[in-house]
Amino acid sequence: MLLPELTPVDSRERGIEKVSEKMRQVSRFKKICVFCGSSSGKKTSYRDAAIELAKELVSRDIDLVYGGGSIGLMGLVSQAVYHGGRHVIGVIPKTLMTNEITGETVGEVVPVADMHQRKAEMARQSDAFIALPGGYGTLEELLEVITWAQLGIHRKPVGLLNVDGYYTSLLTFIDQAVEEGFISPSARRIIISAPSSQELIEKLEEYVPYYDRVVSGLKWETRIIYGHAWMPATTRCQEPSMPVDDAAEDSGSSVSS
Ligand SMILES: C/C(=C\CNc1ncnc2c1ncn2[C@@H]1O[C@H](COP(=O)(O)O)[C@@H](O)[C@H]1O)CO
Repeated sequence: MLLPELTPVDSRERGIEKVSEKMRQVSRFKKICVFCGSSSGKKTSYRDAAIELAKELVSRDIDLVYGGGSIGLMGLVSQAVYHGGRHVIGVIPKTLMTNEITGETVGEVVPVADMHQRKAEMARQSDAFIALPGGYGTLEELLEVITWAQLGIHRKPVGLLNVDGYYTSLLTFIDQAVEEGFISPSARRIIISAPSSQELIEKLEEYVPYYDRVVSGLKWETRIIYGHAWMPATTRCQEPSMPVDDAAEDSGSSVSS
């Protein structure tokens, strides 16, 4: 479903006008990456949660990194952050950069070559990750950053916004995987979840990075091999490889990596 872009008037009606100084809160995060559905889901609570998360980011002066486009929850959260006055960075594979597929993108667009580079670039740009409800794409992005945290590739917090219990069955499954010995209890702690965006971001602010003595220190190589030559992973960056761990410095973040 294509969603119309929100005008500033729409934004005011939805209560996402610029946040007054009084409401502002200081955050340790400068940019948060939001993974979410390219659809809006059936319940209005999913759309409400996307707007609520956007308001929470704006009130804490946090910029948004996301998958680009204006469809589904992706469109809602990006337009609400943008019209709330914060910077929005949409990372889009060139093949998806048409209005027919992703709709109009607000803010800055970072084109990348493919889906793999998109994930690496979104991770590199961000200080933390939050997943709203979504489908395969959202789950894949979420599980990838969890796996990278487990491997010590990054130490950024990963949050699951469990709107209306949408992710309860996934969390139950993960707990079962712990019981069955496939996920360690300490790696289980990588996933932070909460039913509201305010509670979730408060938990993310307090997150102590997962640390596994065995694998910690592994670096994420963002370059990929084309033929015999090493090429930078993103089409935007010309500099040599940039591990995800270095993203905190790159984004000016205070998050240790
Ligand atoms: C194929 C469809 C829509 C394509 N449009 C998309 N444009 C941009 N990004 C997309 C698109 N579809 C998926 N994504 C990425 O995956 C995540 C959402 O996927 P989900 O399966 O809807 O959860 C999102 O974060 C994007 O990075 C028609 O569906």
